[in-house]
Amino acid sequence: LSPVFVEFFVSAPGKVILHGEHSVVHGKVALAVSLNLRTHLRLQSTSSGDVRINLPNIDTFLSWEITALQPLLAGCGGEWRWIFELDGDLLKRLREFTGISDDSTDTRSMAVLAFLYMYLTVFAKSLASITVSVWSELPTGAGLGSSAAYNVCLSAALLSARGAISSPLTPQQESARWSKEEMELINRWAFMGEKIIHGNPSGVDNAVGTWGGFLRYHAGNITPLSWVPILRILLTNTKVPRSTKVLVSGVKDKINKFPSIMNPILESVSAVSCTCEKTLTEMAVHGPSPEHYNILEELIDINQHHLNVMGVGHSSLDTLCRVTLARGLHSKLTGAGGGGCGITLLRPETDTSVIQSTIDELKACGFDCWETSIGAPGVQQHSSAALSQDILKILNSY
Ligand SMILES: Nc1ncnc2c1ncn2[C@@H]1O[C@H](COP(=O)(O)OP(=O)(O)OP(=O)(O)O)[C@@H](O)[C@H]1O
Ligand SMILES: C[C@@](O)(CCO)CC(=O)[O-]
Ligand SMILES: [Mg+2]
Repeated sequence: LSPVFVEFFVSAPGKVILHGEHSVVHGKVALAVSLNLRTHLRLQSTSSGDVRINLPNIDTFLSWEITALQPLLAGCGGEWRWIFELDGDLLKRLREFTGISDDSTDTRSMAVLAFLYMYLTVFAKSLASITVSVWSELPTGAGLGSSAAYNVCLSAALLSARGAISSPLTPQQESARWSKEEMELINRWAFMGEKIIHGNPSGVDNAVGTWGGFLRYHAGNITPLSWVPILRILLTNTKVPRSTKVLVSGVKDKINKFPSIMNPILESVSAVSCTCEKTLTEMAVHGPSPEHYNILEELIDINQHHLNVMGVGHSSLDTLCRVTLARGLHSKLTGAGGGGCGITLLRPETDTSVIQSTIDELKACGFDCWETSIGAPGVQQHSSAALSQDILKILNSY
């Protein structure tokens, strides 16, 4: 355990995908941006001989004796090392130990499996007695990257507690970030958690959770987009539950079944992402014009149709598109779809009364709806003084 470590707070943002969800899993371009909603984690060293996890969002409070976990590492070799491929044997032993089946997509099971896997691989031969509490402002399983924010927080906190990366916060600071190399490590470790929860993630969500800001993601390459205009976005949570793992695997089945039909769709979505990026750059350089917004709106419509072709639409998302279009606003699903969240682009000239009546009508449909702010910083370490009293109260109550 890192000698300086007793208590540790970290947070990571959720994300919205502007364009490229699903296609990005198949090597196409995606554009994504961090949200001002964050997941917070508190890690404490204890002397109980247990590892404990408190996940109040999903009503999960569990602990294991370290001596009971130790034998799971028996087949993992002697020395501690960086492992960036999922260790299938360890995962199998963990599934047997926890009684979680291969095909489980259950919220609690996935969170527990990702936590235990990361804990065991990060601490390896010197398992530490710790308590981890996680609280998120993000809705769980709604397309806003809650799994990635969870995995990024776990990765950063566990790696720091293990002493594998620094604790960047100095006594004078309220929040601090890690070095580029350390962030790359946090991102890679979080990606393994995503593999456990998602099955076949592209890595875009954990990249945004780690780096924050506006990113272009293409086949593992992350490019921060510094030239983007300020965009106003309305977020709608249809509250229809869905699993990213199931949706991603459904799209893969469709591609395998109809490759000549589906591959051009993926290619077209990639072109939508590239055209959107080009338009955003022009808007930042020359100033936004109504024509730019017309293009952005058309791209949203085209992509939403493509996502429906992929089979990840939902009647609740159709309702979102219809209600907003009646007021001249354009929407698409964001994240894995199948319910969950959608985004609506607001134009600079969109009247406040129009926005309010749209929000009211969407709420009357049973949805949550709010104007969001995007581009928040990526993963950070915090002092307790940096956290709001509400969040501290939740994290400190376990
Ligand atoms: N605050 C949290 N506490 C515990 N587990 C969480 C939390 N947030 C997310 N998870 C885990 O992540 C899973 C949700 O991941 P999933 O990928 O299905 O949705 P998402 O990440 O919200 O959406 P998307 O991947 O489409 O952006 C949950 O089932 C749970 O296992
Ligand atoms: C659906 C998907 O493209 C985005 C989920 O937020 C899956 C992924 O990229 O891992
Ligand atoms: Mg996810």
